Amino acid sequence: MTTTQTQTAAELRVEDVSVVFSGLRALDGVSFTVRPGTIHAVIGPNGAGKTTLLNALSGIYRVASGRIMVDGQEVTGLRPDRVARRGVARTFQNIVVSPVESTLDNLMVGRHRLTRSGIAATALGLGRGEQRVHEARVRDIAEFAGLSGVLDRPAASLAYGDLKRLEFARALCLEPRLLILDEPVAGMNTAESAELARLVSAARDALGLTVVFVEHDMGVVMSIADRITVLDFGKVVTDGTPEHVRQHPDVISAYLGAPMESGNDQVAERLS
Ligand SMILES: Nc1ncnc2c1ncn2[C@@H]1O[C@H](COP(=O)(O)OP(=O)(O)OP(=O)(O)O)[C@@H](O)[C@H]1O
Repeated sequence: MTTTQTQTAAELRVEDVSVVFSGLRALDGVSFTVRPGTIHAVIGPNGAGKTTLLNALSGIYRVASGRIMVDGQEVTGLRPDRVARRGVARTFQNIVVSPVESTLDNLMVGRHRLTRSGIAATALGLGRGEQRVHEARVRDIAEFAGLSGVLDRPAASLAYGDLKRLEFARALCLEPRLLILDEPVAGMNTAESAELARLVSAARDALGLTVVFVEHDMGVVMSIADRITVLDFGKVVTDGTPEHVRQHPDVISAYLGAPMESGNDQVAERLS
């Protein structure tokens, strides 16, 4: 990116968090820490509680117990817009953009939320000059995300890969300190997935972000995650480096639903 914005990457601490849906413990005493400036993946089989965790982190779901701390400040129980004001942005599993608005306008929406948040308080009541500054920054982020060529097109006309990158870029437009991505490469082909994975890494490096993401594509997870938390049945199975996770017997058993047998090629393939 040509223009820079200095943000301090946030530390995230999840402390003994439980989320309960009519008796079902979708998250059961989940704890882990994400160090500032790292990329942290959350993986696990279907129904493990991954999306529930992201919804709890971003204030969409109320936690039954436990604490969520961003840079040592508690955000547990805050509404999503309040969590966003603490520098937390997220994308969703299903693409959420305004189909009739242009790519540029969709990105500017992310920006306007930022200006109202107080993070960029000087931008309140945008004058022409300020508007130009924001638009320049948005164009810069769009270029970084490979969207410069589609800025004037309605989002509805974009290819699927461009839409996924639009969601990612819109989250970046909020200048987050903690970026939460729910299945960022879902539905993408191999080349598109590799490109988005590269963008996530590059954004972390260029903007000094902390990234937490849920992803089923183990190739992407293993290639960009510094650490991985594995969930199953709402509990943490293990937490560690990709190498640690890849070899952990309980991870292999969680994915297969059966105790591990050494040298299991099917599991190795899924976790490679
Ligand atoms: N709003 C809800 N109301 C009731 N139950 C829910 C709700 N959201 C999630 N659950 C349940 O909580 C459990 C965890 O679901 P969650 O969607 O978090 O899993 P996941 O790991 O994200 O799965 P997937 O990989 O399939 O997206 C599941 O049993 C699910 O049915």
